[in-house]
Amino acid sequence: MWLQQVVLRGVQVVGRRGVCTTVNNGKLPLHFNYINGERVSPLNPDPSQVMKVLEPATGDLLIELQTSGPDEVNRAVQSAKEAFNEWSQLTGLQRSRIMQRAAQIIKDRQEEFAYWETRDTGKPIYEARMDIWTAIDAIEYFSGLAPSIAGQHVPLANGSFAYTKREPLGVCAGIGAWNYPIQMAGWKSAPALACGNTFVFKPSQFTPITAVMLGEVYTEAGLPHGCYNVVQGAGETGTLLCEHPDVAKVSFTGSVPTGSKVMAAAAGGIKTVTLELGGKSPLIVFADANLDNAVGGAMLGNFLSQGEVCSNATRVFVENSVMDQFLSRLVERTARMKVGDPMDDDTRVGAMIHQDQADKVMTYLEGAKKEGAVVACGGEMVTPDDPQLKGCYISPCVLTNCHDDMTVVREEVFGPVLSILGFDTEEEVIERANDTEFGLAGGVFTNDLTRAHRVIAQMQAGTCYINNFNIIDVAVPFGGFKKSGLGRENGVVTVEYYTQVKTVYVEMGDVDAPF
Ligand SMILES: NC(=O)c1ccc[n+]([C@@H]2O[C@H](COP(=O)([O-])OP(=O)(O)OC[C@H]3O[C@@H](n4cnc5c(N)ncnc54)[C@H](O)[C@@H]3O)[C@@H](O)[C@H]2O)c1
Ligand SMILES: O=CCc1c[nH]cn1
Repeated sequence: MWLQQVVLRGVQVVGRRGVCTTVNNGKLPLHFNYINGERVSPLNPDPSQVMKVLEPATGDLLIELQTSGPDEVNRAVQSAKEAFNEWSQLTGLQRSRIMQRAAQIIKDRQEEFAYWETRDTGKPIYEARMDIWTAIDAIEYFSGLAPSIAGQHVPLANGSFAYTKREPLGVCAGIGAWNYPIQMAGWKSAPALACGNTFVFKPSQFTPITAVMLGEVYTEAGLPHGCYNVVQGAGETGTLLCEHPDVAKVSFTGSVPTGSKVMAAAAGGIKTVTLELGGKSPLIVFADANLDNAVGGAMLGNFLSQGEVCSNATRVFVENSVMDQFLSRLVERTARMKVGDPMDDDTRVGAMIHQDQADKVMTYLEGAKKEGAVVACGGEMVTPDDPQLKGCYISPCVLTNCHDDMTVVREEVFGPVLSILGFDTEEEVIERANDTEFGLAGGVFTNDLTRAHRVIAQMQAGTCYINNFNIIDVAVPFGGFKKSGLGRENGVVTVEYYTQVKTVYVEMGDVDAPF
């Protein structure tokens, strides 16, 4: 596998972590901002502002790039502002055609995208391939909506009427987390562009690569220069974007504390925000459920992307009467998951994003054990045989003997840790499931459909599942209740978050003024 040759766009890429030879003579290109239709580096490079991006799988340096300061953020926003006039004047169909071409180009380059997404995130390549498709889906889906974005006609007295228009907001900013980089670039840029906005994206400082590749794709597809821009950097760059007076809206994905800061920064300019934040989601397994499906759902709800998934069902409530059966099947299947090289097709748990995140997860596990939790499987640092794989690998963990007050049960761990909690009654479990400040997702497994709908109706979560978990579809809104966020991504409703309504009254008679 190490020396396997992978063919990307007809060009050979040698070695599992061999560099992509499609660009820059076998190395990643030097420039990682994308402004006005081209890769650029910040105009005034500052040696003290260099970010080192490490490859999760190996822990080795992947790239170094410059943080974007005020001048660079302003350059990107001005580029988007200048492009807005042309882009917003196109018909929806014209915008749609360009976006469809972009989706096709990504399909043609999907293996290359997946390769870099895996190197950037450490997630298994089979998942990275699915993630690329979620971005393609978003671009195709919103391109399909673009020609239909329209207002209403409202008849008034005496033949007069009013109509509404859905107008773009202007320059929209996107800020992403590191767990789904290309998905976030797609989920945010596609609705923004379809609605006639222009866009500036700041990916996470840990995963800068594929958002810039998306910029090249859009340009190749015919997107006018300046409509899609990327600035690299960490929190300061994000703050500059949120506070920039020419940014009309911020769509943010990340943690609750940062989301709160983003909202505060945007409040200064009375900007709308979409916030996709963290979670501590419950999954309730009733005794009458198909237990094999429930086990599969619990695993989907915990172990994708090394457990680094916002919507994860990290609190799995199991009816006590089936606890033993459920647990034995869960542990048996979890222990079989292959941990290791993310580039191997059969790997199911790749590398944690970085050492700090791995340390955080292990600290949660130590704390859980001290509080009385029992490790049914996993929860260990794994050292792959390949000496080059010096990143952090954690075996997927099932914790039993948990109770609702444990730190590991209350806080977002963001790692492969599933906590099992027993319950006896429906009423009890609903109350416990809702006893959290988060409200991103929730699920129930039962063969009693009346009960399923009754439970879901009481669940305080924005994205709910009956007899499955963590499936996503671009046509279906995704987002949270409570501290898990504001607004939605995906689905027709997203158009509302990237447009503003203009109302126009039309008088067909004389003006009836009382003075
Ligand atoms: N609801 C969702 O759709 C969703 C999806 C993925 C991840 N998440 C959440 O993201 C978190 C993990 O991601 P993370 O560690 O990258 O989150 P984070 O909050 O640390 O960072 C997210 C992004 O915000 C930027 N940032 C940091 N400080 C900022 C500031 N003051 N102003 C503007 N931007 C700032 C970061 O550079 C990064 O790009 C988890 O809590 C997870 O649940 C939510
Ligand atoms: O991490 C959050 C978004 C998500 C959930 N499933 C796939 N992507």
